Amino acid sequence: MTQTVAVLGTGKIGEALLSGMIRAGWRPADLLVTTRRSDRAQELHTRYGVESVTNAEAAKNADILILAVKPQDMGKLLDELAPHVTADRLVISAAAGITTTFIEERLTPDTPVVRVMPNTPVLVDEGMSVISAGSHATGAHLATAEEIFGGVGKTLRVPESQQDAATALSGSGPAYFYFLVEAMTDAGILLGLPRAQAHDLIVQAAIGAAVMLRDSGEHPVKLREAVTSPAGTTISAIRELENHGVRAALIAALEAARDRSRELASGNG
Ligand SMILES: NC(=O)C1=CN([C@@H]2O[C@H](COP(=O)(O)OP(=O)(O)OC[C@H]3O[C@@H](n4cnc5c(N)ncnc54)[C@H](OP(=O)(O)O)[C@@H]3O)[C@@H](O)[C@H]2O)C=CC1
Ligand SMILES: O=C(O)[C@@H]1CCC=N1
Repeated sequence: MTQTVAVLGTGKIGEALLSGMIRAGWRPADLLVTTRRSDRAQELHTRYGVESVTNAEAAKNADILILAVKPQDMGKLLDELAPHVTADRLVISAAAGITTTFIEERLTPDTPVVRVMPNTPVLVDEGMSVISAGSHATGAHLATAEEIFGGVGKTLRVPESQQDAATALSGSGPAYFYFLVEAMTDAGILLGLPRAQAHDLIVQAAIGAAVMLRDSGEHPVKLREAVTSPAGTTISAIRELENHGVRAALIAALEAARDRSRELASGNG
């Protein structure tokens, strides 16, 4: 039997997931969305042909509820949902930091909850979604989450204790690469290249490097060594990266993201 899926809080990640589900073959008639603003509901209807409902209606009518509001809005959303969510629903949360316990405590006892940390490349079917079971979620519930998120990229099961780390690496991960591209494009400007050309050169270097990392099976150190000629250009750049502590900065940055995810666990931000 076809299941109905509702995306509650259809902002950036909710819409990315919605669009991916439609590309993966879900029928708009089997999807519901909730929004806070009517103009947003209209926009989503025009783009995807999906019906917008209230959070309470979504809880009553959908088999699977995907919660995609900000962590700070999660407590309020769960208060709205609680009277209507029965334990035969599957609740999937995509919110950073929010634990399955936080959600379970606010819903009908025994409601299955799965925590998922996707990332925005779900928009191009290259997402990574890290999945953990709450205390009432079975293998079948995890498989359902994998079916939904696997349609728009890869999935990985981890114990929930690793979700804050996974959020730092994978959920936030694309942003670090965009930041690097932005900074390296600025370097191209400094070196006298037109911005558009600098952008294209760096983006293609990023794509080439990413495909080699994924497909060659080689360790990144090996791949970097192959670029680094004796007394050449690359080693001059690497020395500067090491002198400026870029490796340590990245480690500290991801640790800060992990810590922020832990802070968000209270739902108060
Ligand atoms: N962006 C990302 O890369 C990722 C985000 N996430 C998680 O996804 C969640 C959403 O993040 P993101 O998409 O970036 O944020 P957005 O602000 O773009 O999306 C949240 C949406 O929820 C809506 N909303 C808030 N409260 C309610 C409510 N009670 N009922 C219905 N809709 C509501 C907001 O409406 P309004 O527009 O009116 O504010 C907004 O459109 C967060 O918990 C984040 O941790 C997870 C992985 C990656
Ligand atoms: O920045 C954030 O909090 C969200 C969660 C992971 C990516 N974006």
